[in-house]
Order: sequence, then structure tokens, then C-alpha cells
Amino acid sequence: MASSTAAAFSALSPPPVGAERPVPQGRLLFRASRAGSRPLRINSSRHQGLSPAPRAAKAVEAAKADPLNVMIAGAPASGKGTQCELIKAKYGLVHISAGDLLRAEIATGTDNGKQAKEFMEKGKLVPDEIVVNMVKGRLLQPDAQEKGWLLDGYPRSYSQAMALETLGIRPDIFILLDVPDELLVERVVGRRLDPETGKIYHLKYSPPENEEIASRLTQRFDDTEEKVKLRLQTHYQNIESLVSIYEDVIVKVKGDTTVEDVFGEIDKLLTSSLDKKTEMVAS
Ligand SMILES: Nc1ncnc2c1ncn2[C@@H]1O[C@H](COP(=O)(O)OP(=O)(O)O)[C@@H](O)[C@H]1O
Repeated sequence: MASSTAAAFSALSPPPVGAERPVPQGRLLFRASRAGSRPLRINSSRHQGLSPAPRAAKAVEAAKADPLNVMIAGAPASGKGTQCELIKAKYGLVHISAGDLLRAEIATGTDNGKQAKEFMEKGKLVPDEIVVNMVKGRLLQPDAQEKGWLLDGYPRSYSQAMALETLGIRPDIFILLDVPDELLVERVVGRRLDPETGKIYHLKYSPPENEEIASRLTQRFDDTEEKVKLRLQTHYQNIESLVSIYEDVIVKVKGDTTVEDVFGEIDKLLTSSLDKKTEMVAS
């Protein structure tokens, strides 16, 4: 099942590491150094002489005034959940996963949950009338507004994206994880969840630390080879419309390397995005 969005993806490749980003004069100029992950900062005249303390204070002040807002998308088992745990731990963003919100509705037995489960079992998108208000409501809660949000698995369609656009809700960066289909199926079938900690394991690639954890691991009802192929079809049917809506903030990240390497790329992107916001708020 070839991805039908290969052409759209290729246009998304991030600029080569070390490429100069066109930054208006009089602002902090920085570019990712080829060697390391730390951006090389070339301070403009206005910032020279500032000792680190005031600059750090400005960064904290800026982050409070306008926290980082991130969307992360990708095919089933592309690594969204795993990367969200690492992003949350480092950046303190509020992780909002549409899939988790739906599974919570199922677990509490609400009518929405009962309806949602029928769609989820077929690998289809749950209707907007259930998902949109659920996600909007969570996004607009004080913690997400104050700390910044990390939106995972939403929007998954043009209409879902438009529901946020009408509210003027847009991310600072939209991370699109890209993993070959054949790897996705193997990842889904071996994926397990620890119901006590919420940690995601894989029987082959990320096995549980001990027998006690192994004995309590669960498998999602939609994590079967048959269902993941349906979910992949749904993903490829919808992703192209999102690529166009978020083309100014979307960055494709290869998701088929190690968890640490994928996070290393994401971390560089988020730090750069945060730097730009800090500069804009502080200037
Ligand atoms: N934004 C959404 N809109 C509609 N349905 C969704 C949305 N997010 C998740 N779902 C439903 O929940 C299922 C699981 O989603 P998720 O937990 O994000 O897993 P994955 O990203 O691996 O598909 C999806 O297959 C879909 O049925």
C-alpha cells in the first residue's frame, strides 16, 4: 500500500541542516550547526552585552506570555505517542491525544464512547460531532492555554482543521512523522500498553523491563494487522488536506530511526521554534 502522499511529503523535507533561515535583519540570527544539535547563535547588535541572566529571564517571560503550541501527526504507530512522552517531559506542554480522549469516553461508558468505538473498530475516523468539541474543550482548558499544548492525532481531516482555524487556533509547528508502511504494521502488531503507567512498549523493539510489567501489558483492540491496514487507508485519505492547510508550519521528520534519534530531530525543531517565539515576544 504505497503512500499516496509521497509527492506532498517530498515538498516537506526540512531544509538541509546548516541551511541559513532567512531571518529579518536586527534579529537574532541562528542556524543549526552541522556538527551539533545546539543552534549556533549569532547575536544581533541589540542583544550583545546582555548577560545570560536577563536573556534567560526574557525567555521565561516570553514562554509564559505565548507558550509553544505543537501538533504532531503521522500514520498509526508512527511513534506519535512515544515522542509525545519525551516532548512533554522536556517542554512541559499539555499532551492532548484525541485517541486517548476517545478511549477514556469508551472506558467510562458514555454514549459518545459507545458510538466512537464502532468507528474505531473499523479504523474509520470518529464523526466530527463527537471529536471536535471534545478536543476543542480540552484545548481551551487553562492548563493547556498557560503551558502550551501538544496536540496528537488531531486534526485528522480538513473539517477538523477548519474547526480550529475558525477559532484562530494554529500551531507554531506541525510535526509529521514519516515511517514506511511495512514497518508500521510490524510496530502495531507488537505494540503493548502498561495500563498502570501508560507507557508504550513493543514486544520486539522496546520490551518490558521485567516480568511483573510484562504480565500486565494490554493490547489495543484496534492494534491488529487487519485493522491497522484500514487505519492506514484512513490516514492517507486525509493527510494531504492537512499538509496544505499547515504548509507554513509543517515539518516532516523521519520516524524510522531510533526513538532517541527521532526525538533529537524533534527537539532541535522545537528549540528553534521556541527561540523564534522568544525573540518575537522579547523584541
Ligand atoms: N482526530 C480524530 N478524529 C476522528 N477519529 C479519531 C481521531 N483521533 C483518533 N481517532 C480514532 O481513534 C483511533 C485511534 O487513534 P490513535 O490513538 O491516535 O492511534 P493511531 O494514531 O495509532 O491511529 C483512530 O483509528 C480513529 O478511529
